[in-house]
Amino acid sequence: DVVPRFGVSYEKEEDMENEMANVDRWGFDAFKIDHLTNHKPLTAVTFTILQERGLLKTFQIPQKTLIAYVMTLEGNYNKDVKYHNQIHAADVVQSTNYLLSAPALENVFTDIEILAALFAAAIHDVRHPGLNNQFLIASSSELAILYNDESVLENHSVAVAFKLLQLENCSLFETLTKKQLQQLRRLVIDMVLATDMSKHMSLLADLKTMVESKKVAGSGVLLLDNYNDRMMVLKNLVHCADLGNPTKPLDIYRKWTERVMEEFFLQGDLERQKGMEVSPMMDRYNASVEKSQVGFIDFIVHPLWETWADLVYPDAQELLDNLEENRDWYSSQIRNSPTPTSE
Ligand SMILES: COc1ccc(-c2ccn(CCC(=O)N3CCOCC3)n2)cc1OC1CCCC1
Ligand SMILES: [Mg+2]
Ligand SMILES: [Zn+2]
Repeated sequence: DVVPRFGVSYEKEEDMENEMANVDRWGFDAFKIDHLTNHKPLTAVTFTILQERGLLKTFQIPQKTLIAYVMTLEGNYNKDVKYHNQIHAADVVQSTNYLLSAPALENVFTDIEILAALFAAAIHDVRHPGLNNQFLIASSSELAILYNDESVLENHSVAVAFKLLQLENCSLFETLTKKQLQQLRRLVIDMVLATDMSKHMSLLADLKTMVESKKVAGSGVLLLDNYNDRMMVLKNLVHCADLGNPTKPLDIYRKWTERVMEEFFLQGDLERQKGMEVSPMMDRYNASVEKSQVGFIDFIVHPLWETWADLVYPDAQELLDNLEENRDWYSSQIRNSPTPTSE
């Protein structure tokens, strides 16, 4: 039985072709695909990218098994959560794929590592409740008790994703050898757990160390000759994709900001209602969206992306330029902030 070209059904054939033609570009618009596929952007993006990379053939994965699994996975993202939903997951898969395609990384990673990174991106926030780890811990939630306050959301997403593999006709990795599945599972767990912001500083420190001692093969590609180095680069790659919004074209970045603030403000409302202390940047009655983004870029996003851009130089220069332009735009939007005049 033939499957639809992008794995999902859609009305506007031409619009879909036009938008999906950008699937290998940094300016790809996951919001448009969400709209065109009636909220199935994760299935469309994941199917198209795995197909394009020939990974279904390499691992003998039937198309209908992939579609059944990712549709089920997508159904386990919460469409009512403003930021951590299926569109974010589709965005991170597409961004991960783009970063894996950097010339500096050509032929560096194996097929199982590439499959693991794309799968990790697809699953990394599944069943996200729109509340962060600190809230779940402070409110002694079931999940925090289950995971002993350690990377609660990230542990939950991995467990849910692997549980879904046991469903009828969703056994995505049935054709992998036992050894391949063991390797993939280890890689996926490590990459998803590394998307927890509490790991950010140590991850960045490791990346900086690698950049200082960067080993490059004759052909100019990165030389990663041991498991720990390969794992560390893959963790940082997916973490960069997860923190990619500020490096995107400004119109797309601004939509993500709107959504993350809506999600944060709803958590702040809940904290206020429950008599908890309202978290920083989550109080809708005294927030400064622009200042928060400038701080986010200066302290987290730019240090990370500057280091990544060094690692894969010059492949991420355009992304770094976007980031610096976007930072200046948000800075210029800060109310009653005179933009310094040149003279
Ligand atoms: C477009 O805006 C953002 C886009 C992404 C992030 C962001 C931070 C950390 N991650 C990685 C996942 C994580 O650990 N999170 C998820 C967000 O909440 C904190 C725990 N993602 C934050 C963003 O803005 C925040 C609101 C004002 C400044 C910061
Ligand atoms: Mg997350
Ligand atoms: Zn995420």
